[in-house]
Amino acid sequence: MREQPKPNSMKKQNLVIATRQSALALWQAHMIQDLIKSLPAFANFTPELLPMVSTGDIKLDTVLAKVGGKGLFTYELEQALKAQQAQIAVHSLKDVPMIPEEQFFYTYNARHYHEDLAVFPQGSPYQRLADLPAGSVVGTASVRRKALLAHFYPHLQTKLLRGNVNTRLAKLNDPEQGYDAIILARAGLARLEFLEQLQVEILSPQNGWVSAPGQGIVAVQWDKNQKVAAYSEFLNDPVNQLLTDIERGVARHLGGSCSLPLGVYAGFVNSQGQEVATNIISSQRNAFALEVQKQVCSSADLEQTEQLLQAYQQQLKSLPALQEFAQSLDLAQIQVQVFVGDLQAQKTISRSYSLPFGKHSIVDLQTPELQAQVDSFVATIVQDLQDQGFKEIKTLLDQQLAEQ
Ligand SMILES: NCc1[nH]cc(CCC(=O)O)c1CC(=O)O
Repeated sequence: MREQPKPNSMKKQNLVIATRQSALALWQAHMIQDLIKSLPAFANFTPELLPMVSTGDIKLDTVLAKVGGKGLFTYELEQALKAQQAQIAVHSLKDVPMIPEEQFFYTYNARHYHEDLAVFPQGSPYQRLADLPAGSVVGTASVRRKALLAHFYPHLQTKLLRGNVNTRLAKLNDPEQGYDAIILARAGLARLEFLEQLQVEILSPQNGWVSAPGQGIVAVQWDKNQKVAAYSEFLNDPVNQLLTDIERGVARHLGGSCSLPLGVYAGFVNSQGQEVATNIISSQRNAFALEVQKQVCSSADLEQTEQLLQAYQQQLKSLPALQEFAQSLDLAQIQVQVFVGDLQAQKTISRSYSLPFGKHSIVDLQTPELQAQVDSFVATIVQDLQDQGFKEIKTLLDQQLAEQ
């Protein structure tokens, strides 16, 4: 028998990770770097960071909808991939355009928090948006958050607030800036460990405040033209891939970018109608995947990616422990919340949809059958939103944006 080369006897290749330079972006890139270091399939790679500046970090004076939304935070990182200066790029999925260029695709990571938060300045007597006095000023740059504020809190005004998370918090606590509250993503504040020190109100999809498609998920962007793309599946979380396909699918069909005030959130609900925490399902599923990856990689030639991947996927599907775990889960349906509104709350669509989901499907989420089911579910949602007046909202919104 041919002697298998040992991982540590091979020459290691650099795996360059393109990232933005904000504290949040760097935290996320380090998370992916640590993950890669811990995965047996990447034993031949040395991950290192390439911090970069994006257009979105420079143009800080306009609403996101007006600066374009087409890859504002991703363009420069994609250029580095194309030039092969980097092998992967790490993004907040929320910032990733709905229609990627043909040569790119994404893998997804755990989603701990999907919600938005209202954050109040230090020492503020208020802890809920509803309690703020009429005319109070709330900072945001997102048209989705503006439309939600107009819909649920018509007594409040909004004022443009741009910059990365750290900058926005500094502006909130500077009385000269005049903000009574700002809206931020829970995920970003949790990652930067700011949550403990802040006075916040959680705004959740279950209460109608629907988060952005993909919010809270860290995505890795891969370039089909680079060899390392063959390893992408080892880094993927199929649970979040499934839910994300629904959220981003709806947004894509509605022509969504950040210029549309659209919220879409998909999650699992059990037979009692309660939400099942996705991060618990995916972390457990990923723990099984890691065990399989260890076994497969210790007995194989790491350069034989194709075979490695096949063995990995097959063993994972037939793993008794994963089957058992899947059967213990009560995932009765996938529930999707959608919000579309305009900036003056003249017209709003707020709907909930559900897709029946089998107990065992968690074992293999990548079947063509499930994919087809998801596609037709997305088509049904989009059709319903159009029947409910989506087109009129879009026209209204375009007028409002033009007047601004
Ligand atoms: N556009 C900025 C951005 N992109 C992703 C996040 C938060 C992290 C996430 O959603 O994963 C933020 C900050 C915010 O909206 O408060």
